[in-house]
Amino acid sequence: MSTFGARLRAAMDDRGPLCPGIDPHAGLLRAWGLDDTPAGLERFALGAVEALGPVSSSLKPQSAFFERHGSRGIAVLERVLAEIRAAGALAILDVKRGDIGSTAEGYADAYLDPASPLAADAITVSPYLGSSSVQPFVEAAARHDRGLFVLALTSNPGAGQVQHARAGERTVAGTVLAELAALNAGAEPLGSYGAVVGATIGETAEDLAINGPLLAPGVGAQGGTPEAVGRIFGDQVRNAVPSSSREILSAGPDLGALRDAAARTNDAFRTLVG
Ligand SMILES: O=C(O)c1cc(=O)[nH]c(=O)n1[C@@H]1O[C@H](COP(=O)(O)O)[C@@H](O)[C@H]1O
Repeated sequence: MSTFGARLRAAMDDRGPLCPGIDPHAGLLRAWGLDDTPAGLERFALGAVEALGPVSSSLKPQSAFFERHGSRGIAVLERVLAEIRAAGALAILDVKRGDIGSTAEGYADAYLDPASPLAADAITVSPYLGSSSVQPFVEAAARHDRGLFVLALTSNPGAGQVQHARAGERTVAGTVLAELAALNAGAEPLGSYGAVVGATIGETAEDLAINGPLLAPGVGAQGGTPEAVGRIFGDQVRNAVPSSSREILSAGPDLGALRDAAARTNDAFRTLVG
């Protein structure tokens, strides 16, 4: 199997960069006429994958909205991951994991080992326990041709409190980005170790040239736009993976309308990349 970075590059070139997020909020289930139950969750999430999977390079289910339904919710997440793969899209599971090394190995086995029922093509990882806590994820990703998206400059308003703090010569975010650049050095056509850089952060002085994918959540409901993504990423925009959840999902329950909403956003980003 080719590396995650190579698979993502090929998929983005083929289908466009947009990564719709699958965030089955209780309010969205109700808006789709569904109950906030495991059965409602299943209808919602599998409907979203049916509409968006065949036309998207990647999809990003958010684990919290499945976990809140307990074991039946996790069973739905397993099916969602399998259906994303069957639709020819890459599954980026948003779990934002980070822990001491020995526990991180457990999380890496759960999400990156293809033998696991919850295996995804890539996961989101929090680096705020330090580089050694990310290392087990890096090793598992390399072993299994999977990818990571490590939180660098997140979209939430309070993110700067930690991420802009200075750590020696660099900011904390700058340190994360530099370590990712080192991991991706020489990888072609794209490294597998991505960063999360929110679509709402405004301009940044950080060096985003990490030779890896740059997941940009915050498009739509949080105010991020294609123009803003263009400004943030500059000459790295071709590696940006813009992501939007609530704005696209609220176009349902009609699956055609959902697909059209995603296509409009995807086209706007395709135009940006040129
Ligand atoms: O890692 C993420 O996906 C993420 C990072 C970040 O900086 N900001 C952010 O919003 N996210 C996730 O992206 C999704 C955004 O959802 P919407 O605001 O509905 O488009 C949510 O699942 C968030 O948890």
